[in-house]
Amino acid sequence: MRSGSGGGRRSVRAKAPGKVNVSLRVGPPRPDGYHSVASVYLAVSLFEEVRATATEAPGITVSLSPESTLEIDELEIPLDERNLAVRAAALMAEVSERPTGVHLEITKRVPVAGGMGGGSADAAAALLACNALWDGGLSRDELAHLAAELGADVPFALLGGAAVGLGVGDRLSPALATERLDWVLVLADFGLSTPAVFRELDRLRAAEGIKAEEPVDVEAGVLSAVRAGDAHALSHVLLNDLQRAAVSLAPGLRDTLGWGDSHGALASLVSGSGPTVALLAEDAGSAAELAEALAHRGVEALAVHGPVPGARILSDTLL
Ligand SMILES: C[C@@](CO)(OP(=O)(O)O)[C@H](O)COP(=O)(O)OP(=O)(O)OC[C@H]1O[C@@H](n2ccc(N)nc2=O)[C@H](O)[C@@H]1O
Ligand SMILES: Nc1ncnc2c1ncn2[C@@H]1O[C@H](COP(=O)(O)OP(=O)(O)O)[C@@H](O)[C@H]1O
Repeated sequence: MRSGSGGGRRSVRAKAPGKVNVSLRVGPPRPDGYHSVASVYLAVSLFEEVRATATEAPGITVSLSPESTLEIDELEIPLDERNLAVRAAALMAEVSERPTGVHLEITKRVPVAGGMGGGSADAAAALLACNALWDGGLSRDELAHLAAELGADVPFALLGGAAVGLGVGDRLSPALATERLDWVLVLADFGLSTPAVFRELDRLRAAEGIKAEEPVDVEAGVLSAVRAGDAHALSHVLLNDLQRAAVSLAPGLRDTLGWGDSHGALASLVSGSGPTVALLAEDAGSAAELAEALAHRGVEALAVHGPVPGARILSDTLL
């Protein structure tokens, strides 16, 4: 796959998708600070890209590409060892026992802190790109193990498609879904912190005296609707336990969820820990109309579809 004029620095580009949790059940807090979940993940057509270029100087550096479609306040994204792509490259360097010397350039398209796993997609793309750059030779299974060390959502960004996630969301079973579902994503101009949203759910449940049960499986009907690409059936079973916690922290989301109904969406739900809201559309045409109607109201909305594949190498060249 490698191409280009010889003698230069090797540069590998990879992409990975953002996701929507079409069903997300959350259990009680665990002693390790995490919550067990039962989720149906759907990878959607909004992709992050990571270009990993070998550098002479050792170490891992990172920057954001000007091609990013998001308006990003760089302060939102740590450009140091806390960056998820940098953590992925560091982990890959450690296990493949290769000297580092890599620059990562991230093209961001998935809303930051939006509940769509953008940072997780960066980590998955960086794992794949560095595995190629350093001839790590790790299999998809081995990469999935490393992915789980980086975050609960990273294994799914690697796998893509549609899948059931148990444990903290990292124990994945592919749903073998291929039929298309159309969505409109309503982007927020603020982010929500994932741990803060889980904490808010715990707080609301405690205040109401609700004792959450350990989720053992996903909701009935969700998988069959996703496999069939049946938007109508899916609209009746969409579920997200984190939604009310996200709405409690950001009450304006209630209006956003309402726009879906008033503009012809089949159903609306907060994606993961939010604040992105996913509106389910009947088909591609309805999604385009819905996105346009929202854009007329000055709302930032994107038509996307899923399932789409997980992390992939795009190019491997000598610069
Ligand atoms: C809520 C979900 C739904 O897919 O997605 P996002 O909304 O973040 O995209 C995920 O569970 C987020 O996964 P991810 O963002 O990778 O989480 P991590 O980095 O592993 O964890 C960040 C923090 O979130 C909380 N956390 C995360 C996952 C989980 N199953 N239980 C938790 O309680 C913990 O407080 C943890 O310290
Ligand atoms: N490569 C990255 N892209 C985005 N955020 C990152 C990245 N690395 C670390 N972060 C941090 O992780 C937080 C959550 O990131 P993100 O994956 O965008 O959202 P979510 O967890 O809601 O899906 C951000 O607020 C940011 O501080």
